[in-house]
Amino acid sequence: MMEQYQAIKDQYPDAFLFYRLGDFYEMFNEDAVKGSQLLELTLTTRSHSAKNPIPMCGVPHKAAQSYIDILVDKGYKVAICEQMEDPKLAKGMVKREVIRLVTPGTQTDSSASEAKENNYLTALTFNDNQYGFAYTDLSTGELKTSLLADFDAVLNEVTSLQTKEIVVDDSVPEPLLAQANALGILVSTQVETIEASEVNYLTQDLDADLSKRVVTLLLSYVTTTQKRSLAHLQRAVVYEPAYFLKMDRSSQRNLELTTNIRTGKKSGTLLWLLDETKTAMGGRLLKQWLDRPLLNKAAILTRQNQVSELLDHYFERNNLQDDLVEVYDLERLAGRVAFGSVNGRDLIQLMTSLRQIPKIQHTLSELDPETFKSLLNQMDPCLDVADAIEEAIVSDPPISVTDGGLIRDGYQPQLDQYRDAMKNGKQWLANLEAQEREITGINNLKIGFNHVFGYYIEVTKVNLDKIPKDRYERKQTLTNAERFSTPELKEKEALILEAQEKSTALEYELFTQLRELVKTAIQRLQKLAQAVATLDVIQSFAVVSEDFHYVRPDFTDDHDLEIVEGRHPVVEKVMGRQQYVPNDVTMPNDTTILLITGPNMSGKSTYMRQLALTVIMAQVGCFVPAKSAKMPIFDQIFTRIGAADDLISGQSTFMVEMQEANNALSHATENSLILFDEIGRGTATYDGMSLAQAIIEFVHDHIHAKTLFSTHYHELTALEENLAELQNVHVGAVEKDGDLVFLHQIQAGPADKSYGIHVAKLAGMPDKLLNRADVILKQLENSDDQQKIAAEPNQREALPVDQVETAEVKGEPEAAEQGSSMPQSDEQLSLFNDAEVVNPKAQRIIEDLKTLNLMALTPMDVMNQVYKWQQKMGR
Ligand SMILES: Nc1ncnc2c1ncn2[C@@H]1O[C@H](COP(=O)(O)OP(=O)(O)OP(=O)(O)O)[C@@H](O)[C@H]1O
Repeated sequence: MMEQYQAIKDQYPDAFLFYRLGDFYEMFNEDAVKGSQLLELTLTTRSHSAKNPIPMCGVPHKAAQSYIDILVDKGYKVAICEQMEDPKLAKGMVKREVIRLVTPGTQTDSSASEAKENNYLTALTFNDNQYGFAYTDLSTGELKTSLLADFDAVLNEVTSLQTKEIVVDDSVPEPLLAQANALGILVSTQVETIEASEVNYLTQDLDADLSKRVVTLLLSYVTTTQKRSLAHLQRAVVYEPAYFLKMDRSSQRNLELTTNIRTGKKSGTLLWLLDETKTAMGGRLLKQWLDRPLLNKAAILTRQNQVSELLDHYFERNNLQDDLVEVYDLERLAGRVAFGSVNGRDLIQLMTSLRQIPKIQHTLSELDPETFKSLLNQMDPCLDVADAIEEAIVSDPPISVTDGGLIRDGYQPQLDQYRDAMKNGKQWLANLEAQEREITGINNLKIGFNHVFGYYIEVTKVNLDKIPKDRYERKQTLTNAERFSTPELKEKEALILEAQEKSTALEYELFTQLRELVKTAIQRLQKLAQAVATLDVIQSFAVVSEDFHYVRPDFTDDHDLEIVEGRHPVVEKVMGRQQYVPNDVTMPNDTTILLITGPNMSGKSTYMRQLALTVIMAQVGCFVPAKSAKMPIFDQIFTRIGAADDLISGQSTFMVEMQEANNALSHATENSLILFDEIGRGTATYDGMSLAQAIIEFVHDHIHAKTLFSTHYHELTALEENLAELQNVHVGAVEKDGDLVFLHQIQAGPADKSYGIHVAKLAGMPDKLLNRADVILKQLENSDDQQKIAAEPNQREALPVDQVETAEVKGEPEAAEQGSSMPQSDEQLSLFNDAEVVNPKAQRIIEDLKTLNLMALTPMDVMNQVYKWQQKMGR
């Protein structure tokens, strides 16, 4: 047996092998050692007496699913190896085979809590200059593919799909695999590609070779691991990320669209706010929409019209909601039909769901016919399928499909005959029992049945002397009773058991015929599911828009943006409408940048996020939290908000900040939205301020993307004088009796003070410390000789973008001089030379610097020296 085990295990070296032995799945060797730890099972051994006993542990086959789920959720694969023949009939070793490899990306038996989430398996190939990318959800049959230009685009797709597993061939560059691993994604390699008619069918709409290659790779992996029908997979559809509003990985994360940064959960996200869907399909579609807001105005308007219609028709909306609640997960039910894992209860759910469709159609037809025309056209209620199920299956079928009791009486004559035979047989047995009691005079004589001995007559020991010994044959002895049969009973038993066996076998056959019939309707069911899911999301938007008083936004064809009394939808929901202070965002055509100043905690970040979420809500077709709103359709959103360290990539906070800013500066267009929250604060003040100013100027002069830039560098507010498209705004706060009161209100012009010490006070810092900080602040303010780095137009002559980049990369001094208004090296020196400004500590550092013998130092020595200086300066 261990030889057989090893031969199978060798084929699945990277998976836990669940090896079926009777009623258990056993694991051996390293699998057992590791599996027992991960699953908290007792580790035992096989052949204890041998020199090297084999480690072993096991799980009951009936409870296996939960153990498999634990391992797969932890990112492992599980190969399920079954006995392929009846051990009683097998000659020699029982034949065993792996019937399925369960992996994180192919897991389809999800729990109810995951019903509103897709589980995507992705695949990737590379052909020198672009990536072929594909993904599928095996439980719903969705199959999509795209060609992606670069590494970042792949990472964006992978993160937005939240895939747990990516299938690659050997063309994919190593660094990408390492990144995927670092993100906790399982990388599976598939070498062999399958030639099959199913694969040809699913890839027939694809033109590009690379698309065909990647979808074939994905399907090959699915076929080799799943070993079951893939009839429900939909023909591969090409999608273009460029058709959707683009947000990079960090923006999606920072804006908490679907995942809460702190908890990793849905609660507190935009998805959580907008999700009033009634079906699992709707829930999944809503998440997909939030990941991919639209760019096409007509498509957005179609959704808006539908939301508006449902918003205006309360009763019809209520009816639709009642009907949608009764619609089960059609997509996943179709998947189970294809896999052959569907049972009677699933079919009844399918039938019940289909019965709702005519009602939904009726309600929709009472609304504006044009608005819902396309959805109505997609809604085929599949009445033939519903009728077939209703005719065949009892209304409350058992879970098992092999034990009978699921087909209706009257559905099939032969089955009725068997059932009659069973029923008559039972009556006959009841008569026999009465007759034998009478003959023997034993009142508690009874007729019973068990699987081993069949039907028997049971007589208690005290009555044994009364039995007719010539007719009664002993079958079994119990402590208090004996069990007998009679020739007559034996004959009838054969007939009854035969009828029973034949009836369950026939029921199963009828069930599989029905399943095959439903299978032919899978594509119709999937199309219907799409329409139902869309309707569900639309009604969800209508509900939320009504509950929170949202307004329908208008889209401008130029760059005019005006939001009146806008709110942050999630913060407003959490704190209540009364508490939230609404704010306008006014950025007409000639305003590119809003420079936002104001104390800490006043609401700068909230204001910026508020605009981004409003844009996203508008472009998914929902109404928005404002009194009125008009805005252009944005092509991309870039954010640099908060200090989210990218520990995985091993970068420092400041490095990540610069990379994200650079990403925005290199990809944004005049149709993009940029949110920069306190750029530059992660480094020394002058460096940070210089960078911040240079970035603002760059956006202003070269990119023209609508930009919100918050800062604590008050010096930057002077930029308004020279940058025509920049406006200062600030978040108001007032001092009252020495305390700071936040107004959370955006007002025109720059903030007058920073109030950092007040905020420290609010945080509960000791009075002594605060007083000292106040003294230092006063000293600094008095000696205020700070540089005002106003951006003189002559200093920041516009440079073509490519030249600016070259200058940055090469660090050429002449180019830098032309392209930036940052303080030049001479200016910096003059700072140090001016003895009145330099404090004594700084003076000592300058002396150190002058005397330092660089040639005698290692880079590490230099680091240490710089560190010491920083300490001296009190950093
Ligand atoms: N418009 C508003 N109405 C009511 N409360 C608000 C509003 N805006 C922000 N707040 C509250 O103020 C808190 C602080 O807001 P936010 O984080 O946006 O401040 P900030 O100015 O960006 O602070 P920092 O400069 O320290 O990053 C929020 O958590 C929220 O509770």
